[in-house]
Amino acid sequence: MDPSVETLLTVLVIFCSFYILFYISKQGKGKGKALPGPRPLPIIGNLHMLGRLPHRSLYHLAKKHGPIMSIRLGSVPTVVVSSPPVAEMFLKTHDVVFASRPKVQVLQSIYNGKKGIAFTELGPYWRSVRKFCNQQLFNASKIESFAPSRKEVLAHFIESLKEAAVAKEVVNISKKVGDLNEKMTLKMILGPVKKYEEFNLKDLIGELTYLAGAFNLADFVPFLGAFDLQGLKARTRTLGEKLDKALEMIINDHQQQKQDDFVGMMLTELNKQMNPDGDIMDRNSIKAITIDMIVASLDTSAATLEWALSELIRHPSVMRKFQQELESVIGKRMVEESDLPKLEYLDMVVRETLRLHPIAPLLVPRESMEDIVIDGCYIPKKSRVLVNVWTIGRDPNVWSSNVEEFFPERFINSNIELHGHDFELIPFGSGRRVCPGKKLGLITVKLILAQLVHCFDWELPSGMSPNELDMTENFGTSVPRKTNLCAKPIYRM
Ligand code: HEM
Repeated sequence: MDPSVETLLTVLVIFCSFYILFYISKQGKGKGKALPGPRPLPIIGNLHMLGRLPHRSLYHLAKKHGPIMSIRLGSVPTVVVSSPPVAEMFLKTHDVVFASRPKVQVLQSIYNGKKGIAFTELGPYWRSVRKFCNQQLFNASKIESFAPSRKEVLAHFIESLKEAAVAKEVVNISKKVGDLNEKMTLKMILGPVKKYEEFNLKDLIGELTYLAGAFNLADFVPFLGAFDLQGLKARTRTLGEKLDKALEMIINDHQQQKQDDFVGMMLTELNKQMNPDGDIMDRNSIKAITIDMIVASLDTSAATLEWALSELIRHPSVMRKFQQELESVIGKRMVEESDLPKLEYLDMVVRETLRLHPIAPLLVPRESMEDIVIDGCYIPKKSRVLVNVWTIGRDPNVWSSNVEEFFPERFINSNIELHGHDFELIPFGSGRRVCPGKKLGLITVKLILAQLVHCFDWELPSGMSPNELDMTENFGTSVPRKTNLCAKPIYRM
């Protein structure tokens, strides 16, 4: 949470101090026992307890109050889930009750927050869009059809790193990997993006990612919405207009010349009825879904890659073992996507990275659709649900005492996989809202990581030793490194 938000919170606490000191909800009295949790303050509830890295603060609170805990974020009753069995109860047993999303105030000025997929409430529209995305955009053959384009972009990237290696340059890996992932992903979603440079799409997306992840007090203290104290609503409105212009041009281009990227696929459905409830795939749907895809795909894969490479640099013996696997399975050539299933150690490295560094440590917030009693405890309708996968990845009952250690070997003979059915490891979520881009994200992460490690050794700048590498996190729509990862590539092929 940034300092201005903390100041606002402090002012609010003082301003509201004449309210009753301790506010205890009467809601649901008699329907079940209350969930354990820290006592909320009037108006702000437990917001002041979240700190700058809410997943870590909630981890400590769960240690005290247990794996199913109630907090109040402003006026929003919130349940925090922190163990695999409880996650299974919410995301599998009662998934249908918890598969909606809460309204995010700033996103209301982008197609009313209703036309996309990631933040859209559960209902016939979301179901139809999701079905279309699963069947048409994320099917295996569609993803594979973009393999040659990924290969081409990656080859250029490796060439540029080779030049940096010859010049003995320190490379900003975070930035380079971010740009590479962006090129790969945008080509698949929008087609050739060079044409749209006049709109500075990169900056627009950066601004959107910032706004979507910003901590907006009005989401939790609704009467503040009208004042827009943080200016986020106004910023999103301006951004929405710019994005709309860019997307209009992208759609027009696609209408003039047929393309088989995501936008092109969606246009084949333009103005068609999607379901018996009369929902139509109109231009705004296509624009909103496109925006969601871009936001959901860019930071996620890039942040996972920078964490993976950071851990490998910090653990030279793991790096060496991974390089040995690449030498024996691949030899001297480039890694191809078809090689990925043969790289077992790579798979363990990625699972271990996502266990320790889930880039959406609280998943994307869910909202309950009805009152429900779970484990004898009453959870009112419209409660927010945060699944703390960061805490679940550190559960000593599952991962033994070395939970904080980066140790890919823990997955040898383990049947804990990333598909969303093993609740010990759910960095892509689970149930109806599970990440539809999981397969694509994993291919991107594995392919780039394998290539970076196969072609280069990595040396930290200024004689820094591996254990001195800063691993501080930054909290937003995703949780990347706070500082850029910089290192010197040394070509080894
Ligand atoms: C390493 C890469 C990625 C990670 C770790 C990741 C993680 C997640 C998580 C945790 C969620 C929320 C799941 C839940 O609520 O249960 C999610 C949702 C989503 N992801 Fe991903 N994601 C990744 C890559 C991608 C990519 C590449 C795309 C698309 C091109 C994508 C598209 C989406 C969409 C559209 C949603 C919203 C789904 C819905 O609400 O129905 N993701 N992702």
